[in-house]
Amino acid sequence: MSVRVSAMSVLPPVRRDRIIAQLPQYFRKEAALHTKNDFNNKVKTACQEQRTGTVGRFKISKVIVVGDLAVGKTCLINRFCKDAFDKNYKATIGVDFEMERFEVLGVPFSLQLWDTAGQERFKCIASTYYRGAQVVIIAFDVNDVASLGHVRQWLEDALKENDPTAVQLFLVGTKKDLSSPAQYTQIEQDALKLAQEIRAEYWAVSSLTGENVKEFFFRVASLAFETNVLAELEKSGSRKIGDVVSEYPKKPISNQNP
Ligand SMILES: Nc1nc2c(ncn2[C@@H]2O[C@H](COP(=O)(O)OP(=O)(O)OP(=O)(O)O)[C@@H](O)[C@H]2O)c(=O)[nH]1
Ligand SMILES: [Mg+2]
Repeated sequence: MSVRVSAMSVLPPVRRDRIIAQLPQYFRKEAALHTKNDFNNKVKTACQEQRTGTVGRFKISKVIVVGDLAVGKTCLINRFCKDAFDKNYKATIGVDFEMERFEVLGVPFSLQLWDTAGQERFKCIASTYYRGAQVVIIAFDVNDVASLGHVRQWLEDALKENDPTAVQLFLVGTKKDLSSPAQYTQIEQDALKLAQEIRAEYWAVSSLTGENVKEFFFRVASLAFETNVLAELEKSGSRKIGDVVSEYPKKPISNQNP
């Protein structure tokens, strides 16, 4: 008699605060990847059947976080993954990597988070890790207009290595705690406009206070998961699935005019 132990069964259970049962909402309606209140019905049904059925497939999405040096990419990931914040700047050299496990609609799902270097001299190493990303997060500092201005360049670099039509894009303003409401409102106008142009979902966060950090990653995990399951359903034969996850029309998002 043989005993089969799957990779899943040897992993500890998913943390209780990583369980997603409902679709987390967008941050700003004007710049959301979609504005539906709930997960796609086909996705919900598929997950339900999987739970009661025999196989639960382990799913994983690669996420890259890019953006100017010192905008707070590492702090954002550390706040979410370790609930820690370091006020001292330590540049990322090349890349760092974190794996974060979730359970979405009862199905195990992981984000492979690649924290890349913003410093010019490390960019070359970092960019070799861009390939195969399903999600691209471009971070800018809401207190630094120049970092917002560099977003298109980061996007272009990230999309060089990936299929522009397949990537889910997020634009994240960091260090919200450092800006006054008036200053913030001003830069948000520009950020929303840019997000719409590049078809990104916009968020603003603070890794110092933790504001919106968990909400943001839950949203990323949920939309990546939803897209994956839909793609899988489509592949497995139900060709009728016409529900496109993104409400933005499907066309390449590279080569936009500035
Ligand atoms: N007040 C405040 N400071 C922050 C926040 N996030 C990051 N910082 C600070 O900004 C500096 C840079 O943060 P990092 O996360 O290391 O920046 P990075 O984008 O990873 O930088 P590179 O790795 O060089 O690309 C550090 O001194 C952080 O403490 C925030 O939300 N609020
Ligand atoms: Mg870093």
